[in-house]
Amino acid sequence: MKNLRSTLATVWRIAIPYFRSEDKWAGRGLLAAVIAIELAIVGINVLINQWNSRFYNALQERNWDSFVSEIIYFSVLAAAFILLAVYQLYLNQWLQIRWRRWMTAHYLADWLHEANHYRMQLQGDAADNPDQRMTEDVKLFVDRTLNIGVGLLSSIVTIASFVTILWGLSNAAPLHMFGQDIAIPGYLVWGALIYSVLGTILTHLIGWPLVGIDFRQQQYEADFRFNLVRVRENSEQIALLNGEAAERERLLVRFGRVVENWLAIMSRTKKVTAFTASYNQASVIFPYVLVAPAYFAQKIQLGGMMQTASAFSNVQGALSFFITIYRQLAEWQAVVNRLDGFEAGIVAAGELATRKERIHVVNAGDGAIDLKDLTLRLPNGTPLVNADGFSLRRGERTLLTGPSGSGKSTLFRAIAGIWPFGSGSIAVPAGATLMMLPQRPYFPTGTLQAAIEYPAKEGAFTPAQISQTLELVGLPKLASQLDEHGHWNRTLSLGEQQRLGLARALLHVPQYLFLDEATASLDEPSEAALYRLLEAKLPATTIISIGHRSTLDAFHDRNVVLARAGDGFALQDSKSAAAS
Ligand SMILES: Nc1ncnc2c1ncn2[C@@H]1O[C@H](COP(=O)(O)OP(=O)(O)OP(=O)(O)O)[C@@H](O)[C@H]1O
Repeated sequence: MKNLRSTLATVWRIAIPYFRSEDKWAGRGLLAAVIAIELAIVGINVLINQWNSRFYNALQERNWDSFVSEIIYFSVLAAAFILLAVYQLYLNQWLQIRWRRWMTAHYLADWLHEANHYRMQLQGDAADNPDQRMTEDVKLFVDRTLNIGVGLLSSIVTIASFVTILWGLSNAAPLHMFGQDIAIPGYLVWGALIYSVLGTILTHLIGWPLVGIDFRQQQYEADFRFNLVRVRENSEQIALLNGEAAERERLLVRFGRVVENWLAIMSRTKKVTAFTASYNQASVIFPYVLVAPAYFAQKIQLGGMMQTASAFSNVQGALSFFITIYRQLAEWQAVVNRLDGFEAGIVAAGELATRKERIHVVNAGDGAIDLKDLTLRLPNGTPLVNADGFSLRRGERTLLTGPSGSGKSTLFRAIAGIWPFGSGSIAVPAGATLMMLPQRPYFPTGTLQAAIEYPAKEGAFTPAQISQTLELVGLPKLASQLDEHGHWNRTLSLGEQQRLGLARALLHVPQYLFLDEATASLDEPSEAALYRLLEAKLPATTIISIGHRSTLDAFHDRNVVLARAGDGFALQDSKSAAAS
């Protein structure tokens, strides 16, 4: 119960922002229309219930005129019902897509806000698979919340309306047994209630293992899919290592779990279906059995009996609401928990960037990047790098070296403002443009032109500028493919990708260029040629490189090193490192 209450509180928290957003009037209007139509449908069901009585009495009395007018009356009700049912679904779907569009845009904005997506990864598994959260989960949340919410409301209104009718009918057709009336007020209502509650309890007892099994099925399916994607992503490595047999075996083991769990679902579903089918069939005759004594004792007419049966099935149907949505509820709860985790992950990522104990990147200074009292830590708090009173001076070309894992790339991340773990400050001149080029640059899929121009918008540079730059970096052949769409990270060699990365830097002309082994896949003469190109074309750019080759020395004015000091590494000029 507590669980249900906290789930409902979470649902409210996730759902309500849409109905307070800029799209609130459309959202509220559509929701009101969907609810109003649902209530109108309950109203029509009440009218049809009353019609039952008149229609079957007309049949019993062989009253032709009454029969014809009731047929016309029913046709009008049926037409209204059809119209309402069509528009209820239509408006419901319309609300779903608007709500989903808003939630997706909202999540995308938060997730992509100032490296939140990166910090969420740093925090581990708390909010894994953001792609699933923003696709499947948002879709299911909107769909299930609406359908369960509206269904619940409709059930309550149905129960309230038909219980009143059934109560009246119980008095009109008192229970008649052994030749006398037995005065149990509202016995039909109690009958429906006991019947439904019994059904719900039995369904729960038979069906509850399905909740866990269904949940496991989703996990096994996701695990299988994830491993297929891993194979796709690493297909070259697998092919080179002849790893196909091993992969097939691993994948079949995973799919085996899907099948095994599915068999458990089948066996359990069989039992649930056997019960619910029997229960539903019994529901057809049960109300007749209840009122038959009154009917055969001629206390009521056929119309009264039919109306009672219809009212009974309406009440029982509404009470059995939980039987029909049984499996949806468990899935809904899992979706709600996942979205809740995702939202919490975004909030935690934002807090990492704003908490007091963090690396402060400030706008200050007149040209140099100054590191003050800086300690970089790993996410678990272990100290990694210390740097105090260290300046990366404007116009100076600095080569940063150090052992593997000493924190060179992490220092770059901290200067870029995306590494929150640690303390101290990094002063970056206000308005300075920084560009980081890693060993494996990222190119979005799309045209080659857009891939080079990234993160600027497509068209920010003219094709002539780009072609010229491609020629300079040694990729003249690509100039004819600027309009071609492709997955450039997959089709170009690593060396070509690194040349393309430098082309990006040449086009953007950043004030500070950080090269993190950005030319490591090129042969030494090519690397030298590209560094000379940077010197010639970006004379005003401050370059800081991470690299292991000694040949890089020639292109830098200063060598700094991350040398072991105590638990971590300290940033120092290379000479003092040598001396220590
Ligand atoms: N997200 C992370 N979570 C935990 N530890 C991390 C994370 N990112 C980096 N580290 C750890 O921080 C240390 C420094 O990593 P970094 O990539 O900065 O090293 P590096 O000096 O650039 O190494 P290399 O020369 O091998 O590229 C490594 O021990 C690494 O395992």
